[in-house]
Amino acid sequence: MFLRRFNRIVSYIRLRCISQPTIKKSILLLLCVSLVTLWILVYYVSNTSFPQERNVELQTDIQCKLLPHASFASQDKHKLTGSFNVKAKALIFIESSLSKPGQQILSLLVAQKFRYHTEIANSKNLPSLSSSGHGLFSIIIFENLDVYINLDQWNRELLDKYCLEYSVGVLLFTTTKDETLFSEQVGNFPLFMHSNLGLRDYELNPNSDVLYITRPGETLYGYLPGFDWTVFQTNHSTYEAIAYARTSTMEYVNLGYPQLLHTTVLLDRGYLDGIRRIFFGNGLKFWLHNLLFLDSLSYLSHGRLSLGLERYIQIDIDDIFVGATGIRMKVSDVEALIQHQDEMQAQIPGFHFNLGFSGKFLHSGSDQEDDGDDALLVNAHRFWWFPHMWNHMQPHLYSNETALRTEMVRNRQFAKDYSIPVEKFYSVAPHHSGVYPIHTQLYEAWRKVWNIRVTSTEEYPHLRPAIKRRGFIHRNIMVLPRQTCGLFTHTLFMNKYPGGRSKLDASIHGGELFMIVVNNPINIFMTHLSNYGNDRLALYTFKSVIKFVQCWTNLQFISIPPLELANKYFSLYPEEKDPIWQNPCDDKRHLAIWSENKSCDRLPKFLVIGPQKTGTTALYSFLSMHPSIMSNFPSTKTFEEVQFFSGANYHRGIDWYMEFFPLPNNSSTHYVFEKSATYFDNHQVAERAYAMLPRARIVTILLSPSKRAYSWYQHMRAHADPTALNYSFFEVVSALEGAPKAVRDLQNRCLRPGMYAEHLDRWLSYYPPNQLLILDGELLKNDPVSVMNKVQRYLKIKPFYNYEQHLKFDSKKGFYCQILPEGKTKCLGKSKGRNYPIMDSQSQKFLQQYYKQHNIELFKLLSRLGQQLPEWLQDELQVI
Ligand SMILES: Nc1ncnc2c1ncn2[C@@H]1O[C@H](COP(=O)(O)OS(=O)(=O)O)[C@@H](OP(=O)(O)O)[C@H]1O
Repeated sequence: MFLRRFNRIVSYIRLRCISQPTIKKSILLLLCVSLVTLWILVYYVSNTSFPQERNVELQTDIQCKLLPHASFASQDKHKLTGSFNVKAKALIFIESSLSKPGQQILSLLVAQKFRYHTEIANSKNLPSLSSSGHGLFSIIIFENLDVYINLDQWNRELLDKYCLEYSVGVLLFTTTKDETLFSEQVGNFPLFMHSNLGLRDYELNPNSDVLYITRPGETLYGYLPGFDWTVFQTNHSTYEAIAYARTSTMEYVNLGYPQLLHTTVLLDRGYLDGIRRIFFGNGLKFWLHNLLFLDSLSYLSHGRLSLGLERYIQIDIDDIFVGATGIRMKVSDVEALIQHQDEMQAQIPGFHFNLGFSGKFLHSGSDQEDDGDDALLVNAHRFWWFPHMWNHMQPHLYSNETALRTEMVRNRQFAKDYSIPVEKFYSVAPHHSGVYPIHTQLYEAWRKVWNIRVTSTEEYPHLRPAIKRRGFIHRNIMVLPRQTCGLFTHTLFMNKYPGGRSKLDASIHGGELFMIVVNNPINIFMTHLSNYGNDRLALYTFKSVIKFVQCWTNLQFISIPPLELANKYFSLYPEEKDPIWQNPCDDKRHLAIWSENKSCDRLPKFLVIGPQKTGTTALYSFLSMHPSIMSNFPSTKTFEEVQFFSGANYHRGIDWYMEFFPLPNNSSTHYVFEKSATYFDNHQVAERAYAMLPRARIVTILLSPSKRAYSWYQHMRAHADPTALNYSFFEVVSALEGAPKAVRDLQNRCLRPGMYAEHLDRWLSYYPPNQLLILDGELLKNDPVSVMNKVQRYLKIKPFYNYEQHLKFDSKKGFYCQILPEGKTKCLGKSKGRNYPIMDSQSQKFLQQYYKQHNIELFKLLSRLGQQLPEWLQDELQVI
């Protein structure tokens, strides 16, 4: 295109210039040539992708007075004297599952990892508020103040009683219905509100005890978002303003109110009825309200819903030495980095930039950039370092551990050659590959070559939403969630920043990046080498966000080495240690960073979950006879059962689990299944199974719970369990709390699985009812053909297998068995269908009583699901 334009210009010059008298012609020609040269120069400069001139003026414009800390609230004022037994959990009344303000409240709770329960505001009854002397909620939140005010008397009294008894506060948001100005009294409170105002110049009350994270002292000048603000007016001493602003609404300005401060967030100290409340005259769309909301949570819950003020920060600079010529760091960039680090160290004890290197790319830039590489190496001792891969390749692309180790050893040798200090036990995999979904080889190689104990990723459980990221521990490596600061490998210049400087600044000034720091006690930020060359956007970003945090919050930044940081993380969130494996094929990004030789077809399509002693082995063997159905390969330890989701095996990971299933072949008709009878009543299995196999069908078998309990007892006797041998069945099932532990354990294994409704409810809280098949264990014994037909129809398995021709009652065994080609039968082993005396009548009566309520619940559940009631259940209900 450039050439075409150039030719056009030359012909233009020829046409215009050559036909004039000679002198004139020469002058004109000279002029034309100069013009063309200039034009070419301008064209060339503006159209090449050469790096731009650095914007040296990248200074943060955040200013504040930074008043001394002593005058600010301490969390002691949020703590309570006296002991109240209340859970750290919020109860929220939302307008609907789609309401935007409600979603904003919930996402802030999710981001803070606070537990909560939502109720739709128009539900007639309150949920249970307490249980056996325990308060179930430490704060009550209403998305809409009107709902609280208009609660019927009965519910309001119940709620007030709860709040008084457990010293629980109420947080209320106003909502506006139309756009006209209106004023009204708030319920029967000596309080008035004026709604639909525009406001400006926001201030905080420096004397408010509610402020904790939020730092008062500054006025936020300018107009506040929206014209739907509500302000509060009162003369009563129970009320105290937490925040106020001036109005910009003309009607009020004309009334002479512009100089008055109107209360936007108000505390009711409870002097009237003993209940503390905080009223918000707007939702959470204004950034400062996010902080005030968090402080209100902490204040009203007496510090139970509070993350504290410490914020740990680690800034990783990935891709050291990696990067195209023209976008790498030069010597001056390295100097700026060091200077910046020095400044940050003065504010953040222990702070070091954490540099991740791939040695292969040393000196692969321009001469100036190669000097920059050298400057980094000369100053290596000033930074923390961590290894990337030697050649920056994604670990999952290495199919074997040896190849990975070879790469890592090269990088380790590089570190040695250049005296790079690498003893922080931390590493990051390029492009997050291999960390999650797990590439076992990476974990092994990391451990062997580098003794890595900590890594971080943005991918677990998914990239988005970022507020849901969590950590886990696998193979003794602690995986921490990573945050991004909004800079990527391609964000090099401020004037090319997507959305412009205002976008980046908005993220810093109370927006996304600021809230990341507020929401996460531990922040690991990902940046890249290229963010420190060019316009040094990373230096600008961190300097600005740190300053902004200091101006508006009492948060304190701290830096500790990665291993200590990881230990800190899991001491804060011990419940995250256990990973939750998900199907990598359910997330495009996960699939892209999962090893090529893995396949989601190597996972079961249905699970037989038990419970134990209901005929699960018979079902397993009948299913395995079907030409289109295939079970897992046997385990050397637990035989036909893999028992992956229910025990320690889960920590071996998805690769380990997949090894139990055949590689997919051409016959896609194969229905691969897994049977582990321990799954049914284990409280973790439904969640884990659903996370990995959300589309799987779940098959369960139910049998009279009393018979099941007795069968288990006989099973334990047959296995010479001393407790089962020394105690009668009745002694075991009727054992009281003080009985020996072994008896109580056996009692538990006999009785708990039979609480069918409770366990099924848990499964149904994950899987939809149409994915659950409930089979009758008595029918499986007496008429297995009908049961197997039901299973085939339910799973839509083809070809339809005629079990009539393949199963036969074996009178010697007393059960149905498989017919072999030569006509003989193959029955299950001795341990299935044992001979033992019938249950004594005392135990029978005891268990009838014991399971009475559980069976009623099962009846209700099956009726709700539209399922046929098994005969044994009808019998047991009749006895009741
Ligand atoms: N066809 C056939 N053959 C043998 N046994 C059969 C069959 N169908 C159902 N049953 C009943 O299955 C009971 C054992 O249940 P499980 O296989 O689930 O037991 S286990 O949890 O795997 O140990 C077993 O319990 P016990 O009678 O107590 O041994 C049997 O009653």
